[in-house]
Amino acid sequence: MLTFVTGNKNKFKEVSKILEGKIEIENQDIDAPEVQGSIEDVARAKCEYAARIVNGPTITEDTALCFNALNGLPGVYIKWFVKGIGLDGLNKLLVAFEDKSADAICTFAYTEGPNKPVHILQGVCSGKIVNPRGPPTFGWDSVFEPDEQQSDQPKTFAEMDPSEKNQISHRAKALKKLQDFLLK
Ligand SMILES: O=P(O)(O)OP(=O)(O)OP(=O)(O)OC[C@H]1O[C@@H](n2cnc3c(O)ncnc32)[C@H](O)[C@@H]1O
Ligand SMILES: [Mg+2]
Repeated sequence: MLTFVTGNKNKFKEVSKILEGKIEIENQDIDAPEVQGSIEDVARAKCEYAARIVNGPTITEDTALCFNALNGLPGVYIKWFVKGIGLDGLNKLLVAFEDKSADAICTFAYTEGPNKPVHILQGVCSGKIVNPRGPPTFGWDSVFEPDEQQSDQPKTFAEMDPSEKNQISHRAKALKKLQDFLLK
């Protein structure tokens, strides 16, 4: 069994839905410490920590939201920005800039167990930061409008059906790579 260590129920729900049982996973809610550093540094340290507790095959996931006008910030620190200044605050951060574009980056880290190599698989969804639209169910979904759209009327992630988001999201793209890696 593969253990997905995350404290975020929305993440686990999306991952389970996208995998459609092709890879069986169980959730363990461990609040793994997140170090400072590059996306890869954060992902690797979190997975190594989680694997020591799970003591078996483990995946962890990190989501970064990188504003191009701010050279990639808030990046992996997006959780603390949302906590501190809210979704409205994310918009205000960009007021001084014409460029509202952002990349949502999902990084999975996989290891067979403690002291085994950690593999990093990443997916990116480009879009822009907009005023909140749609239900505030999951993180910053209501302020992120992906570039890839299924109709002329652009939607934020929050306005999309789960299946629509799961076709184009950063998480779906990263999971595709993780699946290819694990199934080969
Ligand atoms: O236990 P972990 O897996 O770390 O769960 P977390 O909620 O702490 O997640 P992160 O450390 O990766 O921080 C990412 C932040 O971005 C939010 N987030 C992650 N994926 C998202 C998505 O697809 N849409 C909107 N918000 C998302 C999430 O709620 C966090 O506030
Ligand atoms: Mg976290």
